[in-house]
Amino acid sequence: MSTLDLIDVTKTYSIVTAIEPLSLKIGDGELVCLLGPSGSGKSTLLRIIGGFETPTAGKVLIDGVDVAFDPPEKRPTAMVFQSHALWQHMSVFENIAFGLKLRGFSKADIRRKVEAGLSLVGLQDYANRRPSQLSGGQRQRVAIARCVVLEPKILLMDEPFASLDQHLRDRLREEVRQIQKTLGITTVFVTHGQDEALSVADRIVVMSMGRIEQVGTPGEIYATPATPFVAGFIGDMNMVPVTVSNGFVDIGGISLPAPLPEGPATLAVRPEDIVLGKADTAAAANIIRIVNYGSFIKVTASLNGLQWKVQAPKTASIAEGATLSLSVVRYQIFRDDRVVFRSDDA
Ligand SMILES: Nc1ncnc2c1ncn2[C@@H]1O[C@H](COP(=O)(O)OP(=O)(O)OP(=O)(O)O)[C@@H](O)[C@H]1O
Repeated sequence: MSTLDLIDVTKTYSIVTAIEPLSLKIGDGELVCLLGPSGSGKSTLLRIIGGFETPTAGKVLIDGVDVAFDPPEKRPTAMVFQSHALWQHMSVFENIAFGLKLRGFSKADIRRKVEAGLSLVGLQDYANRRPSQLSGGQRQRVAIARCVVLEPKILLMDEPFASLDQHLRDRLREEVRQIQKTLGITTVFVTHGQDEALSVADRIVVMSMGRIEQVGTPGEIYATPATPFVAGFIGDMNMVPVTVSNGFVDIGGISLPAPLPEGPATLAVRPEDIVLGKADTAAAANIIRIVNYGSFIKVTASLNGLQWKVQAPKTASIAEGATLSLSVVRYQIFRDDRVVFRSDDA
């Protein structure tokens, strides 16, 4: 069992509050992504978990033991950094063996563990190479092996693939996911890439300005964003200011049920939750632009002066300049920074 329990963790740097008081529980074997824009506090939180920063207040419990003020080497954690930080004068084998030597393992044990680590990341044939003789992806695999051979209770990864190209990044994150599941190792992974978080995480922690906005599975975060920030940050979203009147909001001739008190609100609609050309009764929209993404198309449609992003199947017969009916099949409404209505719940 390796659980992580953050309780009321706070971090301030003189006048900057990097982390507002926050609490978070991470279960045994979970892979959790900290996701948020630059400056949202993800790295600071990860560094607090790893012992590279101390919290201003709060507890960092690993299996129930508070390690908040222990140095990194005294914690059952290991961190993969953005830049691989390998020792250039050592071979791949020596790089991976280094931490094991410090921990006093016998030569035979070190050899066995390093070989297992190399095979886990598919680098059995690279043991004698220097880091300079490896590709960026291979170096990052060495960095991962160097961490996992230490058998930490918690594996920490700070944007581990940020310096790699998209293709390699996709491949490595699948590999990491497999390694993580094979070893069953509790993992906290920092990224500012929503695709990365959505594809790799068991749960995502969305952060903004040092606060947790929402915690949930990728499906939950995408389908039911709890705040306008999450709605706008994860995936594409049409966010439109509306006024609730007599239980409805009106968008250019389309009335959508909104059983809420009267007043201003924000309507949020995913591009794939808008259908063009479907209902005769729906309002007419002008098709301004179509961008082909191969398996689907993205359409910009204008309805009474408001522009809508619409995602449609590649087979849809839609042309720029056409006038089509526009209907909204799923939506939610935010007010005062929180969700107050979801059409799915109606
Ligand atoms: N050593 C420091 N001294 C002062 N302020 C700091 C320090 N480290 C971080 N901060 C501030 O704390 C806030 C959170 O920074 P942090 O690096 O955790 O964000 P982040 O979400 O990881 O961003 P990025 O994706 O750019 O790495 C920022 O406002 C940052 O400027």
